[in-house]
Amino acid sequence: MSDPRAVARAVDALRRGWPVAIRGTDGTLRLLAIETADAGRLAAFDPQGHAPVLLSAGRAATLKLANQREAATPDAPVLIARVPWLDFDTATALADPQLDLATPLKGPFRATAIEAGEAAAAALRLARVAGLLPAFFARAGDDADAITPADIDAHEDADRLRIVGRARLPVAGAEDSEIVAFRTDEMPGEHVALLIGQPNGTPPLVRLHSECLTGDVLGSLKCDCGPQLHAAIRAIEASGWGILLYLRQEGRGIGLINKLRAYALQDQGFDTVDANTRLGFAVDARNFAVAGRMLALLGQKQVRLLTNNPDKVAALEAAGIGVVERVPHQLPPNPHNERYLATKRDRTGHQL
Ligand SMILES: Nc1nc2c(ncn2[C@@H]2O[C@H](COP(=O)(O)OP(=O)(O)OP(=O)(O)O)[C@@H](O)[C@H]2O)c(=O)[nH]1
Ligand SMILES: [Zn+2]
Repeated sequence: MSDPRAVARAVDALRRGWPVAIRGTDGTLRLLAIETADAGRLAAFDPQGHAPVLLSAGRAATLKLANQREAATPDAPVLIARVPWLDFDTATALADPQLDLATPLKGPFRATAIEAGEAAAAALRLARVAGLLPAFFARAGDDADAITPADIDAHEDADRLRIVGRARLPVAGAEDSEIVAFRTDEMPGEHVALLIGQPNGTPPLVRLHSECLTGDVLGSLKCDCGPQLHAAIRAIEASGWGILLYLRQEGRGIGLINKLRAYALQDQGFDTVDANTRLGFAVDARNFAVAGRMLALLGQKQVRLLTNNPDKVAALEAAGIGVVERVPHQLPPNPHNERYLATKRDRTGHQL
């Protein structure tokens, strides 16, 4: 039996700098997140100083760590052998790309075989769920409170979403609207749908909007999210009826803090894709099955989708929602987001 509540507890522990344990079928790892640890916590966790460092392949490749094998994906696990000069501060420099230019690394470091591969991969996933850097001290050893990869699957399972509240919500540009909120028992935030206009027998015009605090609320010019959000509401209203899904998948699923870390890397000259990889994340960590579940709960099996992103079309189809038409959703660039839009076009397959 999987237990998604145990994952909520593990996320909380990691955020507070407490160790967690993950049990896969090939072994159990006890883990201390580097971001929330300090030298004292590390000494308590690993008195002998033997615990290797678990990183993602994207991060290890960025650091050009010796004998780093080509991994299939940037978010695959890589274990770095513990050597005497790999102390807490050095581990922090391995974990955090913001220090890349400031700290010359004191290697050599060596990647080593991972025995508990399932637990290692699950740990990196858990770091993303917790909004932390994907980097840990990792020790073998069992623990009665270990969570399992299946617990994380259950925690992330879109089918657990349900409707928990709804009300009329006139908004600027679409006065005949209703807001519907969705959550699971464990998730800290809630996803929201704005139902605009009244069903008229045709598939609704739908927009999947991923949370962007900087763009949606603060009016950031680095991306196109704010204008896309408001233009989507206007387009849906003009089409007669439709649904805006506001998905709490900030930073394409890596969370606000990690997105700001990516922004700091962009200030150093890296584009959106390379910034995510240097941090050790997949280029896009969103789970669009969430959108499929929300549409199903709203009784919609077929949609017209407002997007330039073919992955959104494919993901909705995979979730059992028919996309009868893709409607482009392109807005004029500004001098600050030209590169962001060019990266979407040239590197992430957007049809701009
Ligand atoms: N990691 C990361 N996320 C970003 C960055 N810039 C914007 N985002 C996030 O990207 C998401 C916005 O993407 P969307 O507009 O939903 O979708 P899209 O994949 O660009 O596709 P469209 O439907 O064509 O707009 C939001 O969650 C933003 O927070 C960035 O530089 N790095
Ligand atoms: Zn944005």
